[in-house]
Amino acid sequence: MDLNSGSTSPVLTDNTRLGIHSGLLPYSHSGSAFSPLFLTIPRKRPGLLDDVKSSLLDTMISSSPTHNKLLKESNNDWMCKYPSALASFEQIAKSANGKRIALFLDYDGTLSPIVDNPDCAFMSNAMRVAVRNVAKYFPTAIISGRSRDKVFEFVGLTELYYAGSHGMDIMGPVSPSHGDSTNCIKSVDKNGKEVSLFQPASKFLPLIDEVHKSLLEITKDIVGAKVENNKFCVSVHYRNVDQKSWSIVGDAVEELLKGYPRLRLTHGRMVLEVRPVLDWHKGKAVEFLLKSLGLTNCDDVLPIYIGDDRTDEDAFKVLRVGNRGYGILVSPMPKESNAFYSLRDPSEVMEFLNALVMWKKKSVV
Ligand SMILES: O=P(O)(O)OC[C@H]1O[C@H](O[C@H]2O[C@H](CO)[C@@H](O)[C@H](O)[C@H]2O)[C@H](O)[C@@H](O)[C@@H]1O
Repeated sequence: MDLNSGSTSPVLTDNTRLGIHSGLLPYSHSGSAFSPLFLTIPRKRPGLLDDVKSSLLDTMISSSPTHNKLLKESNNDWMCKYPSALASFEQIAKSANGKRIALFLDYDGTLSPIVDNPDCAFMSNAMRVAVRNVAKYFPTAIISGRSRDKVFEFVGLTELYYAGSHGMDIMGPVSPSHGDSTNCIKSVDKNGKEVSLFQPASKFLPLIDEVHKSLLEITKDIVGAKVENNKFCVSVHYRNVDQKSWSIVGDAVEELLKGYPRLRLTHGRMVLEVRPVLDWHKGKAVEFLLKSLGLTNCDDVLPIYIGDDRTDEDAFKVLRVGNRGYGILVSPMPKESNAFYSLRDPSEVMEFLNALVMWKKKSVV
């Protein structure tokens, strides 16, 4: 699945000497407008569909919750493999003892329920209070596929860090670790506080705007199709398209992308996502934020990432490797995952966040 992993090229191990973050090297291909430095690095370019072997339509069908290929194992077996984070709370709290928890939250399907209209994916006030409370005790970041502005509009809390466009647009704390990064600029947040803005895909903006316009044009006659500009990536929603026409959506997008070798296609929940060919994802965003927050020491930090989507798997994987922390998958049904624990839906996520706050309050008195 993860063809864009940095491990595809041994050349990447040497990137620190080049002064570039390893995750920022795009796959090279002819005709690229990148600097010669980028062009000289031989990288394996993924196929158009980076995370699937089957046809585009098959993947669109399997990305649909109602058609989700259920694992053959029973719900009970699945719950043994990915125990409920609520039922296992004591165990989680035990491993967090003496450590600083860093919390990473996906937005859609995690903090807000999945709804038909992406513009109306509001989170409840109770959830907002839970997130605000948890952020009082633990450094908390939202990492979403949405544009950073859009997710901030939904969440509306200034006490968090935000990463939009699947981590390609991070507003985080100013940190000495950013000193040598050309992709990091100083900015100010909504409170006028100095922050650091990290946008590794900034060079792709004109291309993304161009493809956004073309996607609007090619889908305008497909009833129910919706195109959403997420700044450094574009979503093409097919949730409200008659399933008989899903292949029309898929074919149109695939055909268009043939003219854009610097862009690739990934899959979310009833959504096709067009994004830059760049080795950067939610997992890299977690690592970046941990570093920015000075929380890279595995011995006294416990990162927890809660998410429901395929794109969250990159973050689960980063935490699973070396037992760094816990991924918690939000899903009401069995799904193969790199997470450690599970929660059924956003209401359980809220319960878990409230439990973390209670536990922390108790442990400080
Ligand atoms: O990383 P996320 O915060 O989970 O964002 C991923 C995509 O979320 C949104 O789409 C999903 O939620 C919509 C509202 O519930 C739903 O209608 C859609 O079918 C889901 O795919 C968002 O609209 C996309 O742009 C994000 O890429």
